[in-house]
This record gives sequence, C-alpha cells and structure tokens, in this order.
Amino acid sequence: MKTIAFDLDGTLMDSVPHIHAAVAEALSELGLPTITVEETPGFVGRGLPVLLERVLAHVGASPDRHKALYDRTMHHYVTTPSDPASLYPGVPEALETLRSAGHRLTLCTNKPFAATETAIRDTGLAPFFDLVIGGDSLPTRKPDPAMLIAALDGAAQTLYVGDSETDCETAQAAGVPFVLFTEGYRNAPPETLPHVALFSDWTLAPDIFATLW
Ligand SMILES: O=C(O)COP(=O)(O)O
Ligand SMILES: [Mg+2]
Repeated sequence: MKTIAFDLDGTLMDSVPHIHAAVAEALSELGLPTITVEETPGFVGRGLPVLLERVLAHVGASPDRHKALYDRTMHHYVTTPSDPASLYPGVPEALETLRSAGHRLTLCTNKPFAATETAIRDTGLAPFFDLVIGGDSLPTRKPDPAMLIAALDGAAQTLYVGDSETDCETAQAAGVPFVLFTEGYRNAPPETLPHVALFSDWTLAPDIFATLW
C-alpha cells in the first residue's frame, strides 16, 4: 500500500472559474475594480490570503481592504456550488482505480479547508480521501512542508501529485517524490520543476504511478 497525496486546484479540478466568480463577486460588493478569468490563474497557488493580496495590488486597492475581501470571498467560495464538470477528465475513475489497488489517498491543498470540503462534496470526490489538509488547517501553508508531512501521516511509500511550482517546492522540502500534472496553473516550463514523472491525461495516471513503485 502507498499513500498518495494530491493537490486540488489545477490538479484534480480546473477551479479557476469558481475562484474567479467568488473573488469578482466580493470585489463588486466592496466597490473595487474587478479581475478577469484570464488573470486569475496568475494569482492562484499560495493560498487565499496571498491570492487576495495579489488581487488588491493588481486592482490598485489598499491592503487595508484585505480582511473584508477575505470574508466576502470566503462567503461566496463556500456557498457557490462547484460543478462536477470542473474535474479534469478521468479524475474520478483514476482515483477509483488507485483506491481499488489498495492505496491510501489524501488531499494537501492551499485552498481553505471549508472551501475544500464543499468543493470535494459538490464534485463527488470526498469519499476517495482518508485525510484532507487545507490551507488553513495548520499554522503554515505550502511550500512549507508541514502540510504534506501531515497529509502523508508517517507513510513509508509516498507520492505527491500537483500542478505548480508551489507543489514541487513542497515535495522537495518534505523529501517526497513529486509527480507533475501539466495542465494546471504552472508558470515555469515542466523541465524546470524536478519530478519523478509527469502526465497530462488522468486516464493514464494509474499506470504511470504504477511504474514508480
Ligand atoms: O488555493 C490556492 O492558492 C491553490 O490551491 P491548491 O494548493 O489546491 O493548488
Ligand atoms: Mg494547484
């Protein structure tokens, strides 16, 4: 049995439309300029507090608006349903195959825990995971390794599957083999991120992972 930890946004789910909707609604309520869907991936990856710091700087608003923006964004984040169609094709089938093979699956995401719970409930992913660590579950977030260490829970044989520089740095810091999903919200070319494997198609993931042990 292996323990495989997964990132969520940009790895299992194309969550940018959902994140954008929550942030844009909150910006509008606060009377601030908005952001586009196209700009949104550039803000994602280091958790919601950092995302909103980046958004405030981008729209030219004062950092003093951060708490109000955080509270309103969280409200929309947890009350706006996530669409199961936002899962990358083949994700539920791949997780099912990995579970059936006896592996333990966990989630290690910088998305706030409450928003993670609603997203995995709405998209039907919740039953696959033995453990969920969100971006506010611990005092630190990725790329600090503490979240990933907690998500792997002392397992001897592990993998971390993620889409971004943040995930790669986290895996390196934790000493965990990193598998890169290439279709998420990465800025740098794949070859610049150390990885034991990479893939772009979830239907191939279980077979690719099986070559790693
Ligand atoms: O919320 C974020 O900033 C990114 O979330 P992730 O860690 O699931 O990619
Ligand atoms: Mg991600």
